[in-house]
Amino acid sequence: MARIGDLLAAKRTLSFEFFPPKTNQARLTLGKTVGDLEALEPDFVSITYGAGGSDRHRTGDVVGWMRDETTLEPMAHLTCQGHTRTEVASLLVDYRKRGVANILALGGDAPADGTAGKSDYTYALDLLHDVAASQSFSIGVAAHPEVHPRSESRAADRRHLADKMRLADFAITQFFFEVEHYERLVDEMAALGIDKPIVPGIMPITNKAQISRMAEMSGAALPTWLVDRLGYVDDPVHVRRLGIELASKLCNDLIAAGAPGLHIYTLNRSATAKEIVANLELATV
Ligand SMILES: NC(=O)C1=CN([C@@H]2O[C@H](COP(=O)(O)OP(=O)(O)OC[C@H]3O[C@@H](n4cnc5c(N)ncnc54)[C@H](O)[C@@H]3O)[C@@H](O)[C@H]2O)C=CC1
Ligand SMILES: Nc1nc(=O)c2c([nH]1)NC[C@@H]1CN(c3ccc(C(=O)N[C@@H](CCC(=O)O)C(=O)O)cc3)CN21
Repeated sequence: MARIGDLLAAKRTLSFEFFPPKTNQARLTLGKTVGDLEALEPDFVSITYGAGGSDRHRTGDVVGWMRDETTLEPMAHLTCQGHTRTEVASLLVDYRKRGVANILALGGDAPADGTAGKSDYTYALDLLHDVAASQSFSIGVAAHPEVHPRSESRAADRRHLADKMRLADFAITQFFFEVEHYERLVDEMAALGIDKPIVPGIMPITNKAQISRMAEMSGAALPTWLVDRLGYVDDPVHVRRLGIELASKLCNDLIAAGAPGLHIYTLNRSATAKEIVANLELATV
């Protein structure tokens, strides 16, 4: 059982993110993906919770399965939207019993069907207080290089992140496409006295429609040069090849910029993540 805060203190980490599968077919795909990616010996993996506003209750099952049946160190995402403090307390007890050492404490997307449910929490910080009080987990929070879409200003976004990072051990970022966004975020947090690890999250482009949808949801801009380059490719094979080239370059730029780790969003597929890792110019250890 490893705490991610300790791992980050010891080395540059490599990690992958998955979402809980909804169907039997998707479960088989995730099983194969996890088997493939285990061979790369990532330092940890994370499992989303209610991503995009759906399927909130499968995270624990996937995390428990990983704990019991694989060599991977799982981190469970937990969002505060629609949760009571009692529910969170019992979830945390379950995670502790199952040997889960890491939690990503998030605000969360509104449920897709509009049914929010009773919520004792408004912001990730409120949830973070309860997770920290349990004294059982290494805790991560979300950071938004291009500012969270709900933030009233850039300065307020950074202040809220600083408040979270004073309690948490590390942050993982929303995806972005230019290293300068990451460097600026790290500088702005340093100016607020925060020097805990901020691990960049990398979303490889594999599908044009999907990346536009996700960028809109997350506040990440698709830069003009990227839109232009995507404009020249239509064949899905070529889109994927370009996506791997760009994500590999971004990862190498991030390593050069001193990133404490790389967290790759896999969307439950292994081939793209494997190719990117093979393209890294520096060992991640
Ligand atoms: N479901 C999942 O597994 C994952 C979800 N995400 C998404 O990323 C985002 C994560 O949000 P977080 O940064 O954790 O949420 P947060 O609650 O920290 O912040 C959400 C927004 O509220 C603002 N805010 C925070 N505290 C405030 C306060 N006291 N007063 C006024 N405004 C305040 C922030 O600046 C930000 O704009 C969500 O959209 C989430 O769904 C990201 C990674 C994984
Ligand atoms: N606002 C926001 N919410 C998130 O949940 C989130 C972010 N941003 N940014 C970083 C990652 C990306 N995440 C994602 C992104 C997409 C899917 C997704 O599309 N899931 C679908 C299946 C898609 C597919 O099969 O291609 C699902 O069924 O859950 C899941 C998690 C989770 N994270």
